[in-house]
Amino acid sequence: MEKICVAVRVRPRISEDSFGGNFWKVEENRISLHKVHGTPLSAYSYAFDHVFDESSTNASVYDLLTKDIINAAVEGFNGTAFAYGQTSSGKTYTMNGSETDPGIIPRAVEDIFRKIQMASDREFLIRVSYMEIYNEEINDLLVVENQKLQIHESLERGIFVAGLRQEIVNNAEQVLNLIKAGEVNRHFGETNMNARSSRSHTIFRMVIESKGKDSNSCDHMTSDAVRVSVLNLVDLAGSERIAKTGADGVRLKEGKHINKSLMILGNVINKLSEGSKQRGHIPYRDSKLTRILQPALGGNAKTSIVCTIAPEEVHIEETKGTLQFASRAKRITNCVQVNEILTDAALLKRQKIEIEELRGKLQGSHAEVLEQEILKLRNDMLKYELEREKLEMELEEERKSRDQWIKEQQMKIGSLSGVVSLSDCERNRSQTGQDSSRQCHKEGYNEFNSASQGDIFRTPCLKVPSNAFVATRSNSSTMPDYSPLPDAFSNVADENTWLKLNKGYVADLDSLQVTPARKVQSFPTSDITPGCLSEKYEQEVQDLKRQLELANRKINELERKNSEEAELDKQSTSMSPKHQREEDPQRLSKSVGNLKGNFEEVLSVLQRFVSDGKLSAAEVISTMSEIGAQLFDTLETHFTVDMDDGRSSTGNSALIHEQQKQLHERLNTILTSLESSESTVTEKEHVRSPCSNCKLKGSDLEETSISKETLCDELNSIKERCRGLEEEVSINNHLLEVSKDKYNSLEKEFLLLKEERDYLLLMVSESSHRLEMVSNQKENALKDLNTEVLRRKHLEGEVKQFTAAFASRQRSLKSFHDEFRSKVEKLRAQTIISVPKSLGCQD
Ligand SMILES: Nc1ncnc2c1ncn2[C@@H]1O[C@H](COP(=O)(O)OP(=O)(O)OP(=O)(O)O)[C@@H](O)[C@H]1O
Repeated sequence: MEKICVAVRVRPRISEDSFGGNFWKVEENRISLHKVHGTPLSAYSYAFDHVFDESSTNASVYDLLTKDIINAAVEGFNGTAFAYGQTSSGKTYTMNGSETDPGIIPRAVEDIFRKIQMASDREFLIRVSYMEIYNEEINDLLVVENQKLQIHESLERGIFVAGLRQEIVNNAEQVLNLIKAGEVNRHFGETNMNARSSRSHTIFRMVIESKGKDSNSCDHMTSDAVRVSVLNLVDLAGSERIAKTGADGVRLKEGKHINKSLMILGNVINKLSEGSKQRGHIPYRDSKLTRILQPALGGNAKTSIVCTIAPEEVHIEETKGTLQFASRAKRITNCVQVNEILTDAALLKRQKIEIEELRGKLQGSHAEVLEQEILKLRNDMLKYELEREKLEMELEEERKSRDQWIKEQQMKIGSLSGVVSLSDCERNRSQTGQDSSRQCHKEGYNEFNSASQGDIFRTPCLKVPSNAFVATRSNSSTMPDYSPLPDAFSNVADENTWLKLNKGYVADLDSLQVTPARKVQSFPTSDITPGCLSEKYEQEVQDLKRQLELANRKINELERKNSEEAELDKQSTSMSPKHQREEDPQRLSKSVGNLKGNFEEVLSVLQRFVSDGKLSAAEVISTMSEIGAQLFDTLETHFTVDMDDGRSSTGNSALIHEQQKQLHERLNTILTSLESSESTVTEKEHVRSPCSNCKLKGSDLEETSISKETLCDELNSIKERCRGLEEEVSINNHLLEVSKDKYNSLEKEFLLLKEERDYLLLMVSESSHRLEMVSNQKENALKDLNTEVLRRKHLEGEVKQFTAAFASRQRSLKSFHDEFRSKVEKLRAQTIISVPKSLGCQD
């Protein structure tokens, strides 16, 4: 427990008092009100840690009042220094100073960087923020747009101002420039009492984080810990009497807010000064100022208050009020602890060292039982470490196999997507025509190849290059800074380093302020109770969790893709068979329709032969129409069956083939016979021509030759069409075969993928099971370690008892020794007396 350090500073007189009444006299650390002729007024005599008279400089105030707080802040203690007093009493002068005599803030900044440079064994990260509370609203002085900020409180982060800019800084000059820039945004105003009166409370905040540079350093106790301290340098607005300041309008409103918040600060101080028993509720929440300063008032911070007073008699009443405030503040005690974020490894290390120390102590005595106990403890610890290493290895192997497996899955899905895109292409081909289809076929395979090379399913690279502590954290200054710490890891400059640094714990600076009684903070993840668990072990569990999460995500992705593939597959099932069922058959139907049309045309031509009485042709036609009817029936059946079930189309296609062949042969026969019969007819007509000529009229002859020509043309075109149809049918058959093959391969792939998905799910459930086991083991290890700690404490108690017993034995031995000596001496004396006597007797 540490008392708040309170000092009073008297500002030099600004104007000479016209009334020569009472005055304030400073003697060492006491200030008292004296009558003009020098008699002190006993009721108004106050003693403080320091009292600075009118001739004091900012340098002396800083050295005596604040320097220690600044040094402690560099070492990991929270610190707050603030100036309180009536308007124009010199608060801003004390905090900011002048060109020739810089105030507490610039001196603190310079000192911090000087100290940091001297601490060569640690690396530091400094962040600064500058805010004002104006008319009970919090404004960011570093970013003008950040106005009316809200105070939030969370379990993890404690009290914090959301959205406040935190600038990472590397040197004092940078900080001083920021302050200068911030000052421009601060609210000042002219009053009767101060030409440049602060109309707001300002809080300049520095967050100092540090970490030992060498984790192998000899100082095992501290090297692994990250220290985070918060230093607040506060310049309060001055209390004012409206009558004196002559405030009206805006100034009046400001004055009311200032006085109200100072009154609440006074209430908080009063409550805190009452002592913990009577204290009751502390109204920190009544104003933003007290809420923000909560850790500094009765919390975990070294705090100093400089109360500035105006020496003029006209301000005597205000000065009395200020001194009473200071007296009460003096009674407040804070519980200051260094803020360390200890990793579990560091905790374990500490315990090991403590055990070693205990062992060393015990070696002095002969307590073999205790010795054995300690040996057992060490063995247990070794056992845990071995177990942990084994787990580590197992986890590593599992991770590797899972990665491998996921890669394979991705490759497979890649291939499948290639196949599917190929099938899509085929579908397009059937829509756009055969010529382009070949092109598309080619493209489809190209796509498939590129997809199988892994372009689509490339594993995202999650690794972030690790940087140095300060350099890495420095990146965060460039980010939009809406809270001291990011809400998600994605906002952190370097997630990896941050995680490594804090072992999964997101350090919250504000929270450190409001945890007064916490000496050592271990920050495992939320579901783990603070305990002694080795760093690596914990890290492994974290890694496993992350891996599992990643795997789950990938599985989900795989599943999603799988279902997409299945959907596509379904479509392609309905597109390949159905494509053949719907689209290819449609095309085939069209072809058959054409074929039918052509066939009918041929028939109609042949009909003419029939009508001309060419009986042989009529015979051929009847045969052909039989074949045709059979063919079309077969085709129809084929399409119907094909639409119902694409797989049963094999037999039908053979039938079609057969029918087509027959048709072809028969058509050829018909055509040959027609040609031959035609030539016979022509010849007969030629033979008959002399007598017929006499019978036929010239016009009839002409007509016959025209119809003959037409017939020949028609026959030729029929021949052409037949060939075309033949070709078309064969292409369609080929298409049908290709689609069937593709369907089969797709189906196989789908089944394979399904199997693999099931296997993956199995793996995941196994992993979860293992994770559960690991968690259980971890919990057990935690319990065991805690038991060991308890045992160690018990041992310590025993050692104490042992020492006490030893000491008492030593004491009794000493008294026995003394007694023995005195008896010996007595005996000796008696012997000396008795010897002369005996000698005398002999004489
Ligand atoms: N110790 C000092 N030495 C020299 N000048 C001082 C000292 N203290 C205050 N002053 C001067 O007194 C005037 C008022 O001081 P300052 O503005 O610091 O008061 P304040 O308490 O901050 O007032 P307000 O609350 O109205 O802002 C300033 O001109 C300042 O330069």
